[in-house]
Amino acid sequence: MNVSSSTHDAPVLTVRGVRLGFANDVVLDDIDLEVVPREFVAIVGASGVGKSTLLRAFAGLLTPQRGDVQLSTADAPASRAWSMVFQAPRLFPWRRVRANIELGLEGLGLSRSERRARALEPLALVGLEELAERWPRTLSGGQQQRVGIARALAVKPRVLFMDEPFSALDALTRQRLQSELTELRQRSDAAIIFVTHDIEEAVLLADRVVVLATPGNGEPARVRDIVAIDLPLAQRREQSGFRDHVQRLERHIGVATTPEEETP
Ligand SMILES: Nc1ncnc2c1ncn2[C@@H]1O[C@H](COP(=O)(O)OP(=O)(O)OP(=O)(O)O)[C@@H](O)[C@H]1O
Repeated sequence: MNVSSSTHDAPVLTVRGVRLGFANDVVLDDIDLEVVPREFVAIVGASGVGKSTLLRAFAGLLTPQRGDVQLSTADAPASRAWSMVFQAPRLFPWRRVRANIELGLEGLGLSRSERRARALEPLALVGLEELAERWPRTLSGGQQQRVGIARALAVKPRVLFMDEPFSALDALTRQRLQSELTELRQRSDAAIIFVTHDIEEAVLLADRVVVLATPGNGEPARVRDIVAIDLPLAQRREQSGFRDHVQRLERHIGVATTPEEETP
């Protein structure tokens, strides 16, 4: 199983032998992972398997019961080590779009005018520069989620965590944001760690897909497989290997399999 990426960049995230849970309940165990700069890693698994819990531990919001998580520190002035995009954009309704993004830039030692200028860069990146002075309630769901992504990118994170960011959107908007994210990642230095329950979405976007699954008998979930998606990003869905990857991942998700059933 390919725990680390094939490139030789120093990892931005290193996870070793991690166990996570709540009180006496162990949710995830034996988690090992390395993520390098600009890599896109998707995490998939059945509902309740522990995807969001793992993301919180990566970000340092949850302390492992065992093992070690190392996340790189910020490497540029006025930036943060990580930021997060959630399923709901969580915008403040009483602040205009640009002011919502400026809020995320507070505490970074920037002047008010620097914050205003910095807020416009990621808005342009998500194609919403013209909506900077609008109120959040006047935006569509997809536009609001783009603002959420812009806010997360404004702090120039080394790692961008995305927790099911498109799952509340309609199918068409979702597809549009998926292709925008593919373009956007090529213009950002951030590594992206993306939680989704949608296997096709994972195969469409990621360099590697991490499958979390429980071996059964109420045991904690573990990394069942890490699949490198060796397909070019452009028109990925139309490429011949796309369905093979989806099917392999579908086999590994949810239902417990015996070792003989596992795909080599
Ligand atoms: N704060 C908490 N206290 C106790 N148990 C928790 C807490 N947060 C999560 N859990 C439990 O940990 C397990 C994993 O939850 P988590 O939200 O990480 O799963 P998930 O894979 O992200 O699920 P989904 O796909 O449905 O969002 C669940 O059994 C959940 O009930």
